[in-house]
Amino acid sequence: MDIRGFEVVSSFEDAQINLPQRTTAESAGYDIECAETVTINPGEVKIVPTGIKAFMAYNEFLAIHIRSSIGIKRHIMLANCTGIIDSDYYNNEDNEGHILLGLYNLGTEAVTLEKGERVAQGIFTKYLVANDDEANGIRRGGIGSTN
Ligand SMILES: O=c1ccn([C@H]2C[C@H](O)[C@@H](COP(=O)(O)OP(=O)(O)OP(=O)(O)O)O2)c(=O)[nH]1
Repeated sequence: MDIRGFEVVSSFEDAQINLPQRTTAESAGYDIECAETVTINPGEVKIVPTGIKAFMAYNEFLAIHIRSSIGIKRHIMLANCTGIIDSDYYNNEDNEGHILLGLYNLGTEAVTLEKGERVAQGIFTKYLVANDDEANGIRRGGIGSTN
């Protein structure tokens, strides 16, 4: 059975978060909003909350990319280029699986992204593992939690 979807994290339950949506029948990406208004200065990276978490099958991940319009017109990119949301990040004990965006302003002017503005997109993706793979660690958080 395919299992995948989005939920609001408990700390943003009262924040009127819209769950990610695809806009056309064949859009690959689920558009993801900023959960707070942020201003990012030129050359600055800000960690921006989305208020959401994603669940999926064990052999899948959610690939996060910037929306083209935000990158090309607003000069905002992901500091990590592509965000990888692992399936075991969901409901982790540290932050419940809250998806965070590391947004980098590569332009020359400050950019304000409003709460509810669709800035990124998530694409559910399957991955393969090597024959001799025996990884059995348990994820407790994100963004550097394993080192
Ligand atoms: O843009 C991102 C990238 C990652 N994550 C979360 C989900 C992911 O499952 C977790 C770990 O990400 P990754 O493995 O890419 O980062 P890492 O620096 O290797 O951290 P870790 O040691 O926690 O694996 O952090 C986000 O919320 N946003």
